[in-house]
Amino acid sequence: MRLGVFGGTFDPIHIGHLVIAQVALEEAGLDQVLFVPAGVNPLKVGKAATPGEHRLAMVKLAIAGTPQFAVTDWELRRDGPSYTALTLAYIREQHPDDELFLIIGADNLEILPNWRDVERIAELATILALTRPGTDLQASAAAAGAQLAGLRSRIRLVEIPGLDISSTWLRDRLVKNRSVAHLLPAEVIGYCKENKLYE
Ligand SMILES: Nc1ncnc2c1ncn2[C@@H]1O[C@H](COP(=O)(O)OP(=O)(O)OP(=O)(O)O)[C@@H](O)[C@H]1O
Ligand SMILES: O=C(O)c1ccc[n+]([C@@H]2O[C@H](COP(=O)([O-])O)[C@@H](O)[C@H]2O)c1
Repeated sequence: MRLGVFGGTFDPIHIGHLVIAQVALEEAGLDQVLFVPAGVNPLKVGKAATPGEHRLAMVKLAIAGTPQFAVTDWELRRDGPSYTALTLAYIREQHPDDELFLIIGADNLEILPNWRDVERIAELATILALTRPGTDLQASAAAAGAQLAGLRSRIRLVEIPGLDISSTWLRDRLVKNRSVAHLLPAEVIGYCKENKLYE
């Protein structure tokens, strides 16, 4: 199986996430995309996030209608920062015969050389990097390749018309009681209201 691995804080999950997962699935001929809500992003340690159980529940609601999408709570059950190299090694153990693809937006490609054990990440998975407005995808790939020999050949770029949407902007709209209709699945909006998230 060709398995996409899509880590994120997903606070909350939005259409920007769902669109890149769907395009990655099709462009790389993946059989499944596994969403991995982050426990603690290693670069955001100490920054408050919505409890993992809520972020996981919102991912479940968002992917419910898409049979090729799945989710694991593995990072949420572990203590300490959620290093992607560790997560990929765990997924490799669980799926020894699968080919792994790590899905990231261009903003993360730009900082990928700063991630822990990036050589190991590149050994374990092909990196599928997709357009994100605000970051030059091609330049980020070139810079990552220049910083680490061999990395560029493990990166595949997927260009899309970018969706300039972030969880930060959506949280801000929710706090101000502005509509987020069409930007998050309706079920996720309902979950936010029921659980008084982002008020
Ligand atoms: N609109 C988008 N277009 C392309 N990629 C995106 C988009 N939003 C998020 N991503 C990618 O999805 C992954 C998870 O992102 P994350 O959960 O941090 O969302 P975010 O919108 O960037 O959140 P925040 O605003 O809280 O930082 C990252 O690899 C990120 O680059
Ligand atoms: O392994 C690392 O060093 C590392 C550094 C920064 C981010 N990550 C992971 O990248 C994913 C996307 O992060 P974010 O903040 O954009 O949601 C998420 O799964 C993080 O745990 C991983």
